[in-house]
Amino acid sequence: MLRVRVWRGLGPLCRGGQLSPWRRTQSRTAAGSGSVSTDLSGIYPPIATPFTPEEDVDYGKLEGNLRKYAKIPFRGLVVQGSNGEYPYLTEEERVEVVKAVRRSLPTDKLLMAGSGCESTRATVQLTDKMAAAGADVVLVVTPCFYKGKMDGRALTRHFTKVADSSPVPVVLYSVPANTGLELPLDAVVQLSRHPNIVGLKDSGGDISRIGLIVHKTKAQDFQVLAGSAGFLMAAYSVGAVGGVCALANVLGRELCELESLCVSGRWEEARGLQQRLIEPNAAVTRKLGVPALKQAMEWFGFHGGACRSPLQPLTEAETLQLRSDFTSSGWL
Ligand SMILES: O=C(O)C(=O)C[C@H](O)C(=O)O
Repeated sequence: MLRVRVWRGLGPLCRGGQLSPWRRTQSRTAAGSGSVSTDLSGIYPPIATPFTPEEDVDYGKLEGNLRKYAKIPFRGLVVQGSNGEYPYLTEEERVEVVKAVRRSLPTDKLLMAGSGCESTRATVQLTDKMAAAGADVVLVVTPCFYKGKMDGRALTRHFTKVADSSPVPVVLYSVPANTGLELPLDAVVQLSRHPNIVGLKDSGGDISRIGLIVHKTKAQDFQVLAGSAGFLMAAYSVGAVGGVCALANVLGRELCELESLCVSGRWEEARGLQQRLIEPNAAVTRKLGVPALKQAMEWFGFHGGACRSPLQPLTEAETLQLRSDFTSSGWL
């Protein structure tokens, strides 16, 4: 049965009066179980934010990275994901960076902008601004400062309110390593029924949870993205449609190759490539974090540079560790 849901929220227009993409694009989910209004399938780098030595956003360097990413077959870009250092940017900077990316990004590439804030009210407001700045979709992280109170009820209300008013489709973002909480499975399933919530980026890496979410939401217009490269192949095997992976800032082509191997069912080749990506991925994410991602970007010809304080550059020992995690899998 072809299911086409049309959201009756704030109206069909976005990005300078064009039809919003969730009404324009119709395609099948990876699991083949139904149609989707916004096709999220593919690989996205959550782009890093380059800074000048004075810690201002370096738009020239950002532009340089975008020119290089344009040559890689990404589905789109995530702007203001965890690796964009969004908690350290002002609201004005967050919107300006999205505008800058939109100016360079071809319209067939999806711009997913992080609009999550701590309060529902601020998230609703920033979501509107992100849509006006050219975001096709917003990525909304779980609020976490009062994490003891962020149960399924609070989070379901938060995301519902944001999705009710958002002019563009919403993707849920669960990243327990950074927030200290996971969006509960029951809440994800309930939220998947909202007509303006089109997917989840799950960075937790629990494959049985990802598989269960795909299974329990398959009747909905809802897609799951792996939130890190270390479990990309496993996530594809249980029905995820793509990945938002920090490592794509460095090894973007290779991650797109892994995507293509998984989608075409070449699992043996996929396994070999996936295995070589696990160690460098761990190094630029949970082991050494954003400073390591930015250092690795420099080695691979992109602009990484320093993080905004209080994030510190890697120590010498950490830099050696990072290098070894790339060389041992043959990437350097
Ligand atoms: O920066 C983000 O946003 C990510 O999703 C990165 C993710 O946490 C990863 O581990 O790749």
